[in-house]
Amino acid sequence: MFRQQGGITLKAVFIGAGSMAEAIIAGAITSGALQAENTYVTNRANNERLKELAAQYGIQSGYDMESALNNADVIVLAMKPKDAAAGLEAIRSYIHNGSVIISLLAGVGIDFMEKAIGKPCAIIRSMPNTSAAVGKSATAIALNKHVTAGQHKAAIDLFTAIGLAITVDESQMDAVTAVSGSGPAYIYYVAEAMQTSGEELGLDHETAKALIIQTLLGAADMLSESNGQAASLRKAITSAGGTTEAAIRTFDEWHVKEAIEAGVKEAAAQSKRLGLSYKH
Ligand SMILES: NC(=O)C1=CN([C@@H]2O[C@H](COP(=O)(O)OP(=O)(O)OC[C@H]3O[C@@H](n4cnc5c(N)ncnc54)[C@H](O)[C@@H]3O)[C@@H](O)[C@H]2O)C=CC1
Ligand SMILES: O=C(O)[C@@H]1CCC=N1
Repeated sequence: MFRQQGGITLKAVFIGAGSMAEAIIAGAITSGALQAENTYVTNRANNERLKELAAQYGIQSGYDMESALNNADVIVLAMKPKDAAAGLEAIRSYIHNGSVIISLLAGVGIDFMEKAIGKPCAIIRSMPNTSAAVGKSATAIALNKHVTAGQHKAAIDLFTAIGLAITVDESQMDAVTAVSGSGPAYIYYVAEAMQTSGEELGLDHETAKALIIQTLLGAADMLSESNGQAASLRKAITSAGGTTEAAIRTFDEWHVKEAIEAGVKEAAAQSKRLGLSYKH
């Protein structure tokens, strides 16, 4: 049975103890989506890392797969995609009627996981992003047909503990990966360019950095409060003959918008290509 919160506790096991597992563990324990005493984490070989996570979050850790996986309600695949086959093999015999696999593995399709498990099994494929570390991930999830309403809700609760969670069809995962999986890197790319030009214009490193961070935070809040009206927010800053107009005109001359659009589409194409290596 998949047990709901509010009195009854979910047993959750994280296979893999990297940064993405830690972000979800931290968010889920703090929000109460998971309880520390019923949350387990294991990895391939680094016991020091497991001890560190156990001490920090009060969770269980170690290499006794039997006690971790036996009767687990939620099994989170948090290894790198290249280790997917080994991870699925390790959990295969512990899958039962009420368990759900939540995969964080970029590019690994539900079909690949279903075939590796080899029997009907609820699977949720997710694409979080690294802002999970500060509780601000934008996560998309896709469900296979065996996922129950209760399991869906528990996954939404888990990912809501680290930010925003949206359910999509699996066919949209390449687009999601290109937009929000890789997305933070695009913003950092812009921040790098603003930092470099700010310093070249004579600002000291710390001043430029502080101004850029606050500018990004403020712009994100404005975008959120205006319900995503990016174009009109931009036009409101762009006075005729002014500085913003000069910058945007230069960006347009360099085809920056088209370059970003091409980059996002190439990320989706790469996601699709990577996914092909995880097809049976
Ligand atoms: N970093 C990112 O921006 C995003 C990452 N992801 C996905 O999250 C997953 C984890 O990423 P990170 O935390 O950055 O990885 P990481 O490399 O930091 O951690 C991977 C962990 O898996 C463990 N592991 C590997 N094979 C194992 C096995 N057979 N059994 C048990 N443990 C095993 C390793 O010991 C390590 O603890 C990846 O699949 C990645 O595609 C998803 C969205 C965004
Ligand atoms: O670059 C990558 O392949 C992964 C997927 C999403 C973010 N990082």
